[in-house]
Amino acid sequence: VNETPRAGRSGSVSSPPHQAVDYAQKIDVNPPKGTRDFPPEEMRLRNWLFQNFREVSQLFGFEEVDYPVLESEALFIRKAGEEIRDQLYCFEDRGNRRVALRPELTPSLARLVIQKGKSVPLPIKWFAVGQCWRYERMTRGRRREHYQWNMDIIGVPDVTGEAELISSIVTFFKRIGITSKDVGFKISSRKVLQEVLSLYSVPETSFAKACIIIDKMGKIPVEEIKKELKSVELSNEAIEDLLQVLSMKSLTELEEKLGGGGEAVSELKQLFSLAEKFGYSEWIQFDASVVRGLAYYTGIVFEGFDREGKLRAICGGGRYDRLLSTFGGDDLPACGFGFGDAVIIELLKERQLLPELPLEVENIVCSLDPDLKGAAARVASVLRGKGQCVDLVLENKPLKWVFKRAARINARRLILVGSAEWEKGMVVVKILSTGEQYEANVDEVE
Ligand SMILES: OCc1cccc(Br)n1
Repeated sequence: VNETPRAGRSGSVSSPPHQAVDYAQKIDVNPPKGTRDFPPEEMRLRNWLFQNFREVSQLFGFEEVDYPVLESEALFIRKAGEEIRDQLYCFEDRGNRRVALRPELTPSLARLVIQKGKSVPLPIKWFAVGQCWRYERMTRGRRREHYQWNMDIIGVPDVTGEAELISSIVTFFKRIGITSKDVGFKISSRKVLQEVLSLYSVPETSFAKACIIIDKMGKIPVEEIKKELKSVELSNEAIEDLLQVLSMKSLTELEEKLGGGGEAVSELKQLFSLAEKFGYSEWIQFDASVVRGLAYYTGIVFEGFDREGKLRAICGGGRYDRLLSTFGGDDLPACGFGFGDAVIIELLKERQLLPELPLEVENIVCSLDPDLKGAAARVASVLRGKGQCVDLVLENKPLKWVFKRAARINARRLILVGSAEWEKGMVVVKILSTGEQYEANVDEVE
């Protein structure tokens, strides 16, 4: 850093910037722990991924929205013991406001829906691609930020909402070469849990906490699960019954347990029937152990998983019909999902499906004479005016250097501006793949 950093505007940071740095001291050029840079090659892959997110969302008629990365901490303070709460990236700003870097997008969506009120007709179909944060001790070396694709439907009470959302994710997978042999969706409903617990006198406040505990199945010993369930006032009998139901993998088995009259079984049956109509039955399976780790889900929940079982969940979502009232709004039926940018890339690497995304610049324009720099700039502007991508050589460079750069940027054509040709208003066009070259009038280079 050659100059002492200018003091930041007062009030713009949570703590005054450090005083002038000794410019001889080298700063750490790595990004903050748990965060990533996106140099060009990584950025091309990220743009490719996000472009697919956006194109699928628009294919389904969803509108893009976004929210501040920084939100009031209150948006994320829930008392169900979620990991997302323990890892909240929160602080007090210089106005003594408790704020947080958003760990997810759904609470912001709920806030905006309440803010918009009746001015937004239902059903709302919004999508977003946004960076989300968590503050996790780096002991586990995990990242502190990722980008999440979200799609949400507000105002549709029945499972056609969830069926539509799963269809959009299947569409996304197919677009990038992932098949139902690579990935599946485990589907269940929190109403399964609710109907089991309703057989026992479990306090309403225990429901969300029990879901968060059960979401740890497979991550902590089952004895620990039982201990934590006891701590939220579930009896041993309720726990045993619950664990037995959670091991179920067939709707028939579940129906035998719960009976066919409850909402859990009927909604799941309806969803599986809709999946048949959408044409993605081979992608989904019932799995009662799926509860997801967010407290606000109230019905159908689902998660995308890799069938080889090597990776963490690829995506997840479900119904959350009572989130708005937790922020003081009027409840509206709602469902949505989150899809992170990390696991999917790991899966594509595993399956050798990463796309080739080389830098491709159509033209490289170079003057052969230092006095023709202006002429070269004009040629570049004419081509750019026609929508042609141009890398203009800005310095006086030998042709050897120009050819090397042309190869590096995969240029298709080299446009040379030489004095003899320029006097006639012409330039030399060289097709780099074949070596063919010809003279052309500047205005006619297509
Ligand atoms: O999936 C939970 C999550 C939230 C924010 C940031 C990261 Br990395 N991961």
